[in-house]
Amino acid sequence: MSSNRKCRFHVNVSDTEDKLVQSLSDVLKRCSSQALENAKTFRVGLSGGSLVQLLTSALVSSGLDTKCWQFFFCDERYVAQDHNESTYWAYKTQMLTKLPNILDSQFIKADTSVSLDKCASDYAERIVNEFGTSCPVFDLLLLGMGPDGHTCSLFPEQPANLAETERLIIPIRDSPKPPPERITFTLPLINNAKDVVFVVTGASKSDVVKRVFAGMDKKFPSAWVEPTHGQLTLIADSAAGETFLGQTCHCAHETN
Ligand SMILES: O=C(O)[C@H](O)[C@@H](O)[C@H](O)[C@H](O)COP(=O)(O)O
Repeated sequence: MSSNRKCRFHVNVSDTEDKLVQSLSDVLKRCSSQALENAKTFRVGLSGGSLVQLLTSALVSSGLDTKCWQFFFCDERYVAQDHNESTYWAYKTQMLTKLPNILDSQFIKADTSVSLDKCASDYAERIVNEFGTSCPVFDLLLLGMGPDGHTCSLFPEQPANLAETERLIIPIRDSPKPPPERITFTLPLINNAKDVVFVVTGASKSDVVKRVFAGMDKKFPSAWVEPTHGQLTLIADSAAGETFLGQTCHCAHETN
């Protein structure tokens, strides 16, 4: 276990999907009520993949009031908005159909009809406009992680992207995970968030969970996620999180 993590770090390993969904609901409840104490909008960044279904289940089972929530995309695939590989489309077809109270207008989408570079710069501009500042602080980012340790569309094969210090959103070409063209949040935007939560499931990720969250092995992009003033949480099932089994809360180097 590493003890030199700079941010607060919590781990929650669940042995059933129901319990994992409950942990996710608890985080949503905590973060949304904290945000809405001081602001009119709760702003969440979403990832794709398995999170779509898990978040849908968490919102359905918790019955949380989402009318003041706004959803952004931590990464998006550069395909048409109604393409079956679009992350927005996955939420539209899988989440909005089960949660009719959430309006399409609550999603801040990327415009994938323009060039890839423009799509990235334009999405950054949308975010800056929504937040009214050039240094946006998300209330919550929900991240996934691949078995290769990628998160958002930051891949281990493209380490230069981890060095980005200026842009909030960058275009990605030749992504090892299809589709090849994407846009993604960069580390400065990710690490400026108040709460960053990884939701990771499946035995194929158990080794990388250990190497990223216990070993903090910087070979993996996910290990670079350390909110500067915020909190990091890992929600995992027991297959992915076996390293942390039995630890309800692993708080390494609490700094507040
Ligand atoms: O474009 C995507 O697929 C994602 O946004 C990606 O970053 C995803 O979050 C991880 O690959 C984990 O996906 P799974 O949870 O489905 O393994």
